[in-house]
Amino acid sequence: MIGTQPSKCVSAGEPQGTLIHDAAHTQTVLQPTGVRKRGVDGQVRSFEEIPHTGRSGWVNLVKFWREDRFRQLHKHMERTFNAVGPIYREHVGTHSSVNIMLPSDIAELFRSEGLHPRRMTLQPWATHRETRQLSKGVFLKNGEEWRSDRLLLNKEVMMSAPVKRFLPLLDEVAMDFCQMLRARVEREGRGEEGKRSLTMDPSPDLFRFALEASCHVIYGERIGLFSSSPSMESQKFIWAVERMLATTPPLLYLPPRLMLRIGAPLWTQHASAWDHICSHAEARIQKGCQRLSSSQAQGSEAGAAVGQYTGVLGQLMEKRQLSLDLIKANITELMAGGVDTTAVPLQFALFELGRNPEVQERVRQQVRTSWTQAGRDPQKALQGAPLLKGLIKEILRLYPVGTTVQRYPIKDIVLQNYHIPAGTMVQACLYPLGRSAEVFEDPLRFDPGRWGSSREEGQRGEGPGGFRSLAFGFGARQCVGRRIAENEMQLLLMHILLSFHLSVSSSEDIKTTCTLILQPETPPRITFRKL
Ligand code: HEM
Repeated sequence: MIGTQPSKCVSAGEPQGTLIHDAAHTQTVLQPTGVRKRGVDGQVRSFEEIPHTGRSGWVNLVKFWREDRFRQLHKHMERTFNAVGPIYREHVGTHSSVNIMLPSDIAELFRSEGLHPRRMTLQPWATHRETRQLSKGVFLKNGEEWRSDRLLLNKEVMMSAPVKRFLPLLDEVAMDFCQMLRARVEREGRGEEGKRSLTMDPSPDLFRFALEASCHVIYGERIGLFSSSPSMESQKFIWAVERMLATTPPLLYLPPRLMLRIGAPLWTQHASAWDHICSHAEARIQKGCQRLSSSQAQGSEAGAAVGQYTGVLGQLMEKRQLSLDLIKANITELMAGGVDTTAVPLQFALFELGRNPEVQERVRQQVRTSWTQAGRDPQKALQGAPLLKGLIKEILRLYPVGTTVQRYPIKDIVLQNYHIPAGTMVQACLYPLGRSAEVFEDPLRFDPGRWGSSREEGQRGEGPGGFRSLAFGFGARQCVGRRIAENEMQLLLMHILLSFHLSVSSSEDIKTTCTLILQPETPPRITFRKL
């Protein structure tokens, strides 16, 4: 009989598998990864027996700091799963979690999710009034009160009726972006007129695109970021979101006392970034409210403006179901969450299309046919081009913007035959999940078509194809900007594929880094050739 006492501490550099002490042969054997560990007599094992990466959170924190693991968290997780199997515990500073990566375990976790508290990055003692308001309005809320507010918000951003109304706004921005890019390629590119090509880093333009698109949907207003002199305020907003994201991960691991001592500069940068985001949103919201009341006054006089889409802010203001403070808090959060999250996957998408010309051509053929048949109706065009949807899923499988989805189960559960007490923080680790050969066939192949098959469809289902595409999270707390993001990215890629051939000079993998969101270490350069 094999004694099944796993070694307690593992390090990610160890060979593949879990070290198991073989009692009968008094030797240590390597158990292959992914094998379910059974307790003695098939009993559920205790929480303490879950493999872990070191008992002392402080020693781990120092290691993380020294080895810059915060930035390589996704790779660290992948290495650790490869070394120890599909579940492990990690304790870093004040942060403890159980990490999992298999769809069956993730399904079990979501089955027992409650209305869990969100981890706060923003403290109520932040400097500005607006920032404190946001904190109270969104971050500190939980339970039924949060849920009923969220359901009202869902009605404006997640349901098919509002999506139908804001889709043309996103389409307009995507088309303008391509027009601007065509003019730039014509002006700065090489080659004969009409067929010019330009090699460039598109990331600054993609960030501007994401902000322009968000503003159009949220405030119902264009802010002119594709003009020759875009506003400096908007650029500062983009930098503030970047700074807020980059300063978040280390702060999540420090206790408040230590944060005030060694993390003070970080905290100051973090809070001032939030202050900037909040005051930017506050100014926009005020402007939006003024515009709305003047257009309502004109509309009621002239009988116009009735039925005109006024953006998410306008809809929330008109319905008056949320208080003004809550509207402000939610709008600010939508603004903060809506830029990098779409601009970054778009960079990865252009790169993958550039280094996979056959995939690019396949998607383009489908998009062309659909665009023509849809008579340029953007919604019909997207419906007729399922490969675009697959393309987004495929990008987020390989490069998940948020590398984990976190939950605190409300009742005790069993994962990989280990007991997990209610209230434990459990993280579904999306980067190792998306690249696992146990979960995806040929996982490193970029293949948007894989999502059309029945096996990969039905991510909600609990059958063999379920819980594989989780980049937007799951359930009541899933990403509220999901429909905006999916449509915004699909529309931009559709128009780019209709206008340009894409290529890259090297097909080597992009090096990635984690600053709360997963992004390229260096933004890839793309060659755009006019079609
Ligand atoms: C590819 C793009 C995006 C990805 C992958 C993404 C991913 C996520 C994930 C994983 C969560 C947590 C979900 C959970 O715990 O189940 C989340 C929450 C959130 N996202 Fe996104 N997101 C994206 C785009 C956006 C956009 C465009 C916006 C705003 C317009 C946005 C706003 C938010 C907000 C406000 C939350 C918090 C929701 C809540 O707790 O009620 N996201 N997002």
